Amino acid sequence: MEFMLARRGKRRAAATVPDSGLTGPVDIPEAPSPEKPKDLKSRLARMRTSIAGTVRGLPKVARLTWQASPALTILITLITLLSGLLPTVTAYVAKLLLDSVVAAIQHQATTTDIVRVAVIQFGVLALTAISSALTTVAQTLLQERMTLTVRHQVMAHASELHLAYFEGSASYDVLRQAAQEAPRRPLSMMNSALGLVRMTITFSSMIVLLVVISPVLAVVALLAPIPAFLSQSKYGARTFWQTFLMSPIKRRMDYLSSLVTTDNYAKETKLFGLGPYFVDRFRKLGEVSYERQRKLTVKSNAASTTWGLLSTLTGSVIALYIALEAVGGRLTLGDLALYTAAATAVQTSVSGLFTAFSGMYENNLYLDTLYKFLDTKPEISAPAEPRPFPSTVDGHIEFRSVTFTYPGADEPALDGVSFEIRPGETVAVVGRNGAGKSTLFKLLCRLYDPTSGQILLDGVDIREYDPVELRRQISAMFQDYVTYQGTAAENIGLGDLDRLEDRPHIEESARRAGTDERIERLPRGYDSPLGRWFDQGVSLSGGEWQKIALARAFHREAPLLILDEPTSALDAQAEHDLFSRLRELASGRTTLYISHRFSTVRQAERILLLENGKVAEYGTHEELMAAKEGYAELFTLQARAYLDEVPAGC
Ligand SMILES: Nc1ncnc2c1ncn2[C@@H]1O[C@H](COP(=O)(O)OP(=O)(O)OP(=O)(O)O)[C@@H](O)[C@H]1O
Repeated sequence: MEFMLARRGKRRAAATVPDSGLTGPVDIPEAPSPEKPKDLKSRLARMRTSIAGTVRGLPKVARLTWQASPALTILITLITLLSGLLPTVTAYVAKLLLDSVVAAIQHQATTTDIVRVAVIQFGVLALTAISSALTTVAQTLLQERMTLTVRHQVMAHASELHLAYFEGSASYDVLRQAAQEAPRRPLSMMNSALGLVRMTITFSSMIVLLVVISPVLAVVALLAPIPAFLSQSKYGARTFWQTFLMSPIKRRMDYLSSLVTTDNYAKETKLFGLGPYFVDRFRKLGEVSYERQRKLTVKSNAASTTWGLLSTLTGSVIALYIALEAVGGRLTLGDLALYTAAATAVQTSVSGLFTAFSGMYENNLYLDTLYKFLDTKPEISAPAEPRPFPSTVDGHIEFRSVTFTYPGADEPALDGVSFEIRPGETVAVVGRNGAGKSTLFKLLCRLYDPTSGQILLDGVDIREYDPVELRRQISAMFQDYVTYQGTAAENIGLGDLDRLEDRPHIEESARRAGTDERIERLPRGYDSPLGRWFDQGVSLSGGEWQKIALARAFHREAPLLILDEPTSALDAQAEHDLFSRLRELASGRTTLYISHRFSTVRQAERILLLENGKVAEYGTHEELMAAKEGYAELFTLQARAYLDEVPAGC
């Protein structure tokens, strides 16, 4: 892995393709070779390191396979052991058959002897066929179970992880890889490992057989495949790095492809005439990657075939030697057949051993990502003894010198923020883009913890509560709300799992959000599927979706109501209606909302103005207007823009 990281660093330095791939040269760095060990000693040393790393990965994979299905794991292990021996037994029985035929011709054996060997041969062949069928069945079933197990583990773990993990690009990459690549890797690793065991058994038993015939032959058979093995190992590693280096390019190609084939992007790509440009970029990247792949494939195959021919030549010379020995009567015809079969088997198993090992090595790299992901501890979790919530939560919120810097960011998004919201009060949060408004909400929901300072709910630091319980006390709608591909009722019901199918409450929530009439007009009312995933799914407008998301927030009757730009997509009438209802909706709850429209902001009991992550002003509309500072300026700016349009006399 260290080796890999070193390479990664190099790749970053060498990469000439800009991260997005949308512009810039289309070039792929060469597969690295300067660190390639030149001599046999260092080659072996590197092999030892990779073998050790790979072998260390095995117990975890075995555990995963066992978790997926103990019965199938036992079955596949037994079959592997058996099928490792079968080629040797088959070759030996073929020798016996040939020897008994020759003996019968020379009148030293009877037809019965031949029939006996033929029956044994049938048994061995039948066993081979059965074990191969059983392997297929066990592998297919195990693959299914394994995929389910790993996907389940990844999903369960992802649902526990803190938001920062999803918002950081490096960690998100790990998550994507764990979710997409990992499910098929453990079985692949297990198969490679079992393949390794099978090949080793075949290989060793064949060597034992050969030693019995002639120890010299055994040594030669052992040495003959080495040139091919070395050449394969050289190109195998190079192929891995090539694939590794090309993966970012492949990702960029996928991205370019999605830009032209995904509905969400279609409007804009058409409007800006970007389609042909993206297609052309895709083609260029594709050509470079194909060319690189072609060179490597041709080179590696040419080399391994050349070295392979050397092994074949050695094999043939020895076969000739055995044939002459057989003619001289020093070896039997069966020995000749056995040697030929054994030499081929040894050769196949040596290259099989390599393939299995390089498969394990590669799979292990992917699995490392899976384990890394599964080993990540959620940064925000319940304390050992979480403080229970009282039966009624008042909703008294206090920020005490809260400073927060996003992981990896240079500047704090919130800087020494202090303010207090009385129970049941409605507060509007305003400020320019990037002032820290949404961040404030994320901290209140404990999606992040402050870098310093404290957030208190009813006088208690929110870190003392179980975060899951804390979030139960909050109804929230974020700017980037989710549009669930489900029915209208499900879209709303998901706001409170305890009331997922409570139709009267869902309808009431829809009414509160002002979307009840629209839903009733849908072809199947609340049971109408929304979104494009469904054949008959209804495509809603942006504002209509926003009202559904609002209804989902209202569905949860929590003491805190948090709305991040709840009316950004609503028409003027809908916005007015919502805010006229907000008093009713907010009654008995502490409510915070972010808005850029000052007509709605002034309706709040108090207004919090954030500037560059700091509280600039906090007070009632009247107080802030009287102060004639930031808020008053922004308000007047917006009001003037409207008033200028108002005809005189109105
Ligand atoms: N996940 C994140 N990682 C790093 N920085 C972030 C992240 N989210 C926001 N920021 C940064 O934190 C600052 C505050 O962002 P925030 O989303 O809170 O602003 P906002 O006031 O809600 O803006 P807007 O009005 O545009 O929604 C911004 O400078 C932004 O770039």
